[in-house]
Amino acid sequence: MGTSCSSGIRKAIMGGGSHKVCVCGAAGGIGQPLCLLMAMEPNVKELAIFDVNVAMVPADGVAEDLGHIESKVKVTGYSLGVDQPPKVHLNECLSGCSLVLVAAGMPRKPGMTRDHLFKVNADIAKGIVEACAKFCPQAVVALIVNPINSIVPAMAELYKKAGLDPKKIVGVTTLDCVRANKFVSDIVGCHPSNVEVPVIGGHDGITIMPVFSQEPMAARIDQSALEALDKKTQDAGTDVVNKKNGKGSATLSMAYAAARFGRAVLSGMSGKPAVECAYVKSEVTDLPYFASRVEFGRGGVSKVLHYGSLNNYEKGRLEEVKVQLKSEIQAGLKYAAHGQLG
Ligand SMILES: NC(=O)C1=CN([C@@H]2O[C@H](COP(=O)(O)OP(=O)(O)OC[C@H]3O[C@@H](n4cnc5c(N)ncnc54)[C@H](O)[C@@H]3O)[C@@H](O)[C@H]2O)C=CC1
Ligand SMILES: O=C([O-])CC(=O)C(=O)O
Repeated sequence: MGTSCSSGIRKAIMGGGSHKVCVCGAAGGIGQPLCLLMAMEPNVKELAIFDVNVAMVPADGVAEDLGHIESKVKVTGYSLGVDQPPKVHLNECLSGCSLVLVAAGMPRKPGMTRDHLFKVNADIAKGIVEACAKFCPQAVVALIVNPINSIVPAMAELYKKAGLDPKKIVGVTTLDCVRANKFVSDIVGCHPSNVEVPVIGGHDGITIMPVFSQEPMAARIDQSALEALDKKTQDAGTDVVNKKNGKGSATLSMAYAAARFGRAVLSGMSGKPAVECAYVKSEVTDLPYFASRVEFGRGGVSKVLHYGSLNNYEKGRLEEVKVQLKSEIQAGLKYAAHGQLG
């Protein structure tokens, strides 16, 4: 009997690493495909997945399902009590985690801005961040939950107040980069993996700022078409919300993006520094939080890189970004000023 031609590929992509990762909101639209992708990551050894026990699907069921794929990753599900006592404590779920991916929170419906989600999602994020502070303070806590522009400053400042490193709190903006790459590749006709557009600023409307001038493939596109692509990248999330017609926002592309982000963090932690754009505490501009290229190393964020040179159109856009981002950051700082981690 010969060896199946796919067995080598299967071994290469199905776990076997050394890191424990947690996905919060694991039963949700992003959570489920993200759990699948993380269960296939070479640097992952163990995947702890949790959701509240009123989720559409129990997290234990998602874990049981994932436990049948041909992966070395051990998957454990935790359904946490909202209306009943928790079956298992967050302690067991989070202890030993290198990376916590937070996809827990409400998605938008047509007509809503990301800001409309702030109060409800900040409270959800606070509960999770509080548990991370207690049980895995060394982990990178990657916040996917919207609105990132306000929730990341809120949670990072709460971490700082608790004596922890605010740079452990990272806003995931990778989907903006994924979209910009895809849109450029569609026009130019190359594979998207040959395009790497940095997207800086934040993750909402005009604060999403692709820097096309830094990507050689985009130089093949004329300036007016690039300005239209800038707008298309800003509006891409809303386009998905509208097309899903009240049934949620981007889930599959977001799971892909979060897995790409997670891979970079785990690569850095495994000794191979990797760069991704992310929204973090920053000194790159006069704003205290900003998305730019970030290097991930053994302890998480190792360098927050400057956004580099901009053309005249981009210089104008940056000024516009800063005005909106400033007020969204202030909303987050105000939330943190009135609270603390329990
Ligand atoms: N950063 C980005 O680029 C993007 C962010 N998002 C955001 O991601 C979030 C999740 O979106 P979806 O997965 O589509 O929503 P969803 O509603 O399908 O899933 C959210 C999950 O979170 C769970 N949850 C709620 N409270 C929880 C808690 N305290 N602990 C654990 N789990 C909890 C829910 O039970 C649900 O299963 C939304 O806030 C959305 O706006 C979505 C797309 C892109
Ligand atoms: O638009 C939304 O609400 C979800 C999101 O952040 C995105 O798809 O970029």
